[in-house]
Amino acid sequence: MLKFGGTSVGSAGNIRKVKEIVKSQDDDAIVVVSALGGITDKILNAAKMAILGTDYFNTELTMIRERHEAVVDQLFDGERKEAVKEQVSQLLDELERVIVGVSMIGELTDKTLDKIGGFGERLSSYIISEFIDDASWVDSSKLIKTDSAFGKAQVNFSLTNTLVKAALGEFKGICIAPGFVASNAEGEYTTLGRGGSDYTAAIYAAALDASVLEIWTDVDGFMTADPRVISKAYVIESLSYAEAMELSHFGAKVIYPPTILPVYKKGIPTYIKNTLNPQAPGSLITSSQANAKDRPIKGISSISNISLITVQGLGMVGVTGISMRLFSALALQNINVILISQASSENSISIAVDTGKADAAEQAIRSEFEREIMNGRINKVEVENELSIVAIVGENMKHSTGIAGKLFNTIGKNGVNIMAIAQGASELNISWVVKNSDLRKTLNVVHESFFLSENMEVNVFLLGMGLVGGNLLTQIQQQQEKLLKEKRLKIKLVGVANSRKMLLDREGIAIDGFRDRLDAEGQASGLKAYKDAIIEMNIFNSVFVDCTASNESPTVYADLLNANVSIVTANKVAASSDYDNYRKLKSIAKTKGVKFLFETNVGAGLPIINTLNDLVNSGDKILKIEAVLSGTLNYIFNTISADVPLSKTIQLAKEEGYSEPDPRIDLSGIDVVRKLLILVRESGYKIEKEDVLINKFIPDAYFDGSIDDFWANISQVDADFEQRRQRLEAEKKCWRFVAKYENGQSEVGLQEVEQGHPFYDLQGSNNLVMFTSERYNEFPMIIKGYGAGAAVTAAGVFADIIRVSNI
Ligand SMILES: NC(=O)C1=CN([C@@H]2O[C@H](COP(=O)(O)OP(=O)(O)OC[C@H]3O[C@@H](n4cnc5c(N)ncnc54)[C@H](O)[C@@H]3O)[C@@H](O)[C@H]2O)C=CC1
Ligand SMILES: N[C@@H](CC=O)C(=O)O
Repeated sequence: MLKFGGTSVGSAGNIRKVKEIVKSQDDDAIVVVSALGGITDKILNAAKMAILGTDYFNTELTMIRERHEAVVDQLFDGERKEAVKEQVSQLLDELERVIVGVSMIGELTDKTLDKIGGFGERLSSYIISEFIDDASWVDSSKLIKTDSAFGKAQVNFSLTNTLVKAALGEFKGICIAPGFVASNAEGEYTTLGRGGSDYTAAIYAAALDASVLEIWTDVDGFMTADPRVISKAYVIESLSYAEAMELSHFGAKVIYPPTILPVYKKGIPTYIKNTLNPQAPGSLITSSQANAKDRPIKGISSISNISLITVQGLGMVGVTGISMRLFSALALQNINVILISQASSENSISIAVDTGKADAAEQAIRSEFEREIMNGRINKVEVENELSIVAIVGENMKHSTGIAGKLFNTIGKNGVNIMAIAQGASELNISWVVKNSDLRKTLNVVHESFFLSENMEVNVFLLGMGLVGGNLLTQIQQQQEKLLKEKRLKIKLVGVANSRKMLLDREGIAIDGFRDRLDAEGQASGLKAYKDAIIEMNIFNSVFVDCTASNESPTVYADLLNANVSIVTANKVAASSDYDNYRKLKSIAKTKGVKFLFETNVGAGLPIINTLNDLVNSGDKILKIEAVLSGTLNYIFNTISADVPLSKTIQLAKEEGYSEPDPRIDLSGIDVVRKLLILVRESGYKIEKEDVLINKFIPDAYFDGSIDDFWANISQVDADFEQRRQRLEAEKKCWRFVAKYENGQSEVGLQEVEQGHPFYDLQGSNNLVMFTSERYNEFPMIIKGYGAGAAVTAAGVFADIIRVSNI
């Protein structure tokens, strides 16, 4: 049993492919076909135009005629062509007569719609039966018998099975049959619902005990999700009937849902295959039980544009018959309920319906419960629009614990609000309602978190592409492939911005040549514009990476965290700002389940903050911090010599990429104050920058003017420093700019350190932090290493980005 859909028979080229597939069958075959793609819509549109009194129906009819004639012209030659054309023309004349009749009478009933709705299948099946040599043709409308519910008739299976068996039970060869069409007891045309050709094929297959049903369509099979939304969606090799039914019911338009039942009852294996790619294995639907090795969920599907109607009232609690009245009222209006969710307290019930039916549903409910609404037993009938239902489906869910927990945790962390949830006791399906605007993000998050996707994805929005930002991109580029291969982690750059321009691309920005692309395609930037664009994009697993030294960029952190975008920052301004702001950012991140990470704020790539967090989280108490925290200053005091004066060392520190973009921030001690503040705060103490005593070693006057004034004048301190340096050298001491916290007292300043002190041998731009804690008491914990430099800092930022992904 084979069935070919509208695209499969949509052109002469495709019909040739159908012929090849049919001819390659070893067995006898019944072949059900749909109308040429788009034709049924045109026929129904012509009828609607006719009833509206517009002549446009003639245009539609002409297009329908021309399309069929063109196909016949391309498939046939000579006399055969003329004969087929003549027959096609007669069918089209008949269609035209009915539609002209509709326009004249001004009436279009469901019965008439059923009469004309099946013309597409009658035409296509006739053409194909003529095109495939030796094929015969059978009229499905004579064999498939239904009730008279025009538009979506119910099949009379016992009569249908008898008729099908009688007509085709002993059939040998190839027989082409129109899908979709049926008839009632009076012999009037009925139809099986849009997509009904699949159903026709399943009815034939079940009646004839076919060995297999093949549904040939234009996709390679059931996909794990809609590939237009999830580029990583892939074909599901095998599904159970129940899984296929659930997925197709919830929007996976691969197969018409009623199709499953007849084949399920007879246990007929059903393939979904691609006419345009016949070699692909397709999806196999069978009764086989879920394999314990299968993933817990097979696929995700969704339906957009639904409305959620919530009926609420304390007067509903414990009252029998409320649900019955609610659903009867809706059934009377022919309104299909897609999802039901009821609180166990029984004081509210939410139902999801197609938005087109929402007004009618609300009215039906209000009129059914008029009395209860009047007397306040029901106080709310609320309709929310622009929503979508998402469903995950998989037989294996019942063997796996924690699916719902993981599902809703992941969705919540991405800032998607769930408005209603439903799960059947069979545990085959969990469905929930989200806003239409959150649908794409939800599908991505769920697809990824259940490892339906091959890779976990982190979407990076970068701000600042100077030394650290530039190095970060190089490192990501170098490491991308390895992370993908070994950790299944995809770091995707989706936004870049400098102070002039921003470029955002959901599909990803290639790091190679991104600067040219930013110049050519970038829009005018600004922190607010960039932040708004990021929030507007609403991408899952997003992280904003701040590689600037800007005082303003931290002002957008709260909004981003509130929008469930994680923050990774090399910029120390936020974590060293007012204590209340620092706490606020941490608390938003915690509430929203996203990350606010700033490991590089102290000691660049050294694991200082994470270590401190581990100590504190495991119950240790920090008693004292002593540290050399400035790479720039340590470099300066290690480099200064008789030949290299202080001013020159500052220049060198800048060239080496150790200093802040404005080195006065390092020289004034502000950078070290910021770092000490962060360490003390992360140790669990409240501290403001005013609480830190700063012992400066360069007079304030050098920091007051512009940066140019600073560079012009700083050499004035060289002579004095050289004198001091000589004395220090004679005393076998060295300078270290030390930060210290103990007993609530904090200070930073230049110290003369003697040989033997842990700080004495600290080379180059290295940093060293000593934590004295209750546990690390007699021998403090020491962390030491490069404390500045673009590469190590970028590596620390990179590590924080990876931490966001939780791999
Ligand atoms: N260099 C180092 O060793 C370390 C640096 N850091 C921090 O890393 C950050 C970046 O430092 P570098 O890369 O050395 O500085 P940089 O000056 O080389 O790069 C900063 C970039 O940010 C851009 N920028 C500034 N304000 C901006 C805004 N509002 N919007 C967009 N772009 C903006 C600048 O144009 C520049 O390209 C600083 O906050 C620094 O404190 C942290 C640890 C170590
Ligand atoms: N300018 C800083 C860079 C690291 O934070 C330093 O010199 O330590």
